[in-house]
Amino acid sequence: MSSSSSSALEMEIFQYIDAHQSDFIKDLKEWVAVESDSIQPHLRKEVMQMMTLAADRLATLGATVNLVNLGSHQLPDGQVLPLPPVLLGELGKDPQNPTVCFYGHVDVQPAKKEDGWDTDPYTLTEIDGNLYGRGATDNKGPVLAWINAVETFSVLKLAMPVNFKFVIEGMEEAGSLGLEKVLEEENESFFSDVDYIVISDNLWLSNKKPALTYGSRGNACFFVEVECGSKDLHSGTFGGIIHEPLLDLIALLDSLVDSTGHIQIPGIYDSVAALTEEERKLYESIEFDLEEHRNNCGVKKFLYGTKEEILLHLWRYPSLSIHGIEGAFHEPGIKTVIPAKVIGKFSIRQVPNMDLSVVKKQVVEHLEGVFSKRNSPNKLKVSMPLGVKPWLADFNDLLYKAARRAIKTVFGEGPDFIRDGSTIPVARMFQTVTQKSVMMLPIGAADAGEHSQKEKISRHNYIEGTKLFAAFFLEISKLHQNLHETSHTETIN
Ligand SMILES: C[C@H](N)C(=O)N[C@@H](Cc1c[nH]cn1)C(=O)O
Ligand SMILES: [Zn+2]
Ligand SMILES: [Zn+2]
Repeated sequence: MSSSSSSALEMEIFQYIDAHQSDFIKDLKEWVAVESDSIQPHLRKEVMQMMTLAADRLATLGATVNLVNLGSHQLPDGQVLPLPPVLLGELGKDPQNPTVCFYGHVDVQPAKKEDGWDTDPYTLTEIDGNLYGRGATDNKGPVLAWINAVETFSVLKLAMPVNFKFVIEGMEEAGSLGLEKVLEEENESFFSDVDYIVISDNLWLSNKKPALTYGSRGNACFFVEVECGSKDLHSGTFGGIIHEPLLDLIALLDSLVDSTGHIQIPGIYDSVAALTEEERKLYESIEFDLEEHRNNCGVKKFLYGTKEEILLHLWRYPSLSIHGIEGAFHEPGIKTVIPAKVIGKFSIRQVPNMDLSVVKKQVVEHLEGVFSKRNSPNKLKVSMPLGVKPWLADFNDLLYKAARRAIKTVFGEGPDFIRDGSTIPVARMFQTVTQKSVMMLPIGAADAGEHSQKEKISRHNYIEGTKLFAAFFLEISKLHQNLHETSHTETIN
C-alpha cells in the first residue's frame, strides 16, 4: 500500500481492514465450504443454500434484500431443475451520493480432490500466503471483499460515500440462465437510479500488477451429437463392420481447428472488427511477462511468440476449444465397447463484431459438410445450447478514472488497461439493458487458477482487494460529486 498518497480517512479504513484479516478469511472459509457447483444437477441444493448465505450476510449489514425467483430450466436430458434466485440488494439512499451497483456470482465450477488438488477444494486452506479453495477467486473472494469494504464503513460509523446496490447470482458458470429477463424487468425500477456498474469476476494480466478490464469475449457453446442406434456394442462382435459414432465425431472435432490454432470454419473470421493503429499501440505499452504467463499456464510453449500476438489472440480474435465428449468411455482401465451415442462439446469465444446467429449457421454448415463426406449412416445433430455476446466499454469513463486512482492508492502503481479472453455474460447484458457504464475491477492475480485445480486467492490480494474497493467508493463519490457540481454551475451560468 502506498501510504504517502492515502488520506487520514483511508488510513483509518485500511488499518481496520488489516486488523480484521482473520475475520474476513473466516467468512471466505464458510462460503468456500458450500459446494455451490451450478453445473452438476445434484448440487443445485447447495447453490440455493449459498444464495441464502449471501442474502443473510447482506441483510446483517442492513441491506434490503430481495431474492427474485427465476423458475426452472430443462437440461438436455429432459430433467427439470429449479433455478437459484437472483439476489437484488440495496444499502443507502442518499440523493447526494452516486449509486454503484456491484455484480458477483456465488456459484462455482466443479472440483474434486482427485482432479489433482493438494487440499480439499471445499476447505479453504492457507499455504504460504495463498488461500486455496474452489471459488476463492471465482468469485466468492471478490464478492466478500466488496462486502467487507462496505462493512468497514458501517462498523467504523463512517458516512457511506456511495449508495450500494447488489446483483448476486448463482448460475454464472452455467451461462447466467434467467438473468437477462430480471435485468429487463428491473430496468425501470431497481436499475433506474444506478449510476455505475462494477463487476469483479476476472483476473489481472500478471501475478503482481493490478488491472482494469474494459472488454471481454463472448462464448458460443456447441453440442455435436452422433448416434448409430439405441445401445452400446461389443467391439469384437461389431467392430470393423459398422460406422462408429466416435470415429465420426473425432473426425468432426478434428476439422474445427488446425495445428496453428486457426479456426477452419469457413467465414468465421469475416466480421471480426479490424485492428486499429491506436489499439496496436495500446497493446505495445502493456506490461506482459510471457514467461510468467507460460508458468501460470503450465505448458511448454504457446502458439505465438510475441506479447502482441498473444494478447491479440486472447482478446481480439476468436478461439475454439474442445471441452469433452459425453458418452465416450473415460474411466481408468479398458472397456471394449463401441458407444452408441456420443456428444462432442466445444465453444467459440467470439469477439466484436461477430454475430451469434451467423456463427451458429457457419458451424452447422461446416459440420454437416464434413459429415456428408464420410458417407456415414449415423444420425448427426448440432445445437448451440448457449450463446453469450462479447462486451467492450469506453475506458475514458469516470468509473475507470476513479478505479485507477484507488488502485494507485492501494497498490502504489497504476493498472494495466486490459481486455479479457473469458466471458462474463452479464457484462454485455448490463450494457445493453441498462445503458449504464460498466467496468470490471478484478482483484485476482493471473495465477489464481480459475476453473482449474488448486484455485486460490492470495491473502494479499484478498485483503488489498478489500482496501481497493473501499478506496474506490471514496474516489467515485468525489469524482461524481465534482462532475455534478460542474454541470450544475454550467447550467446556472
Ligand atoms: C470469467 C468468469 N469468471 C468465468 O469463468 N466465466 C465463464 C462463463 C461462461 C462462458 N460460457 C459458459 N460459461 C467462462 O468464461 O467460461
Ligand atoms: Zn466467475
Ligand atoms: Zn468461472
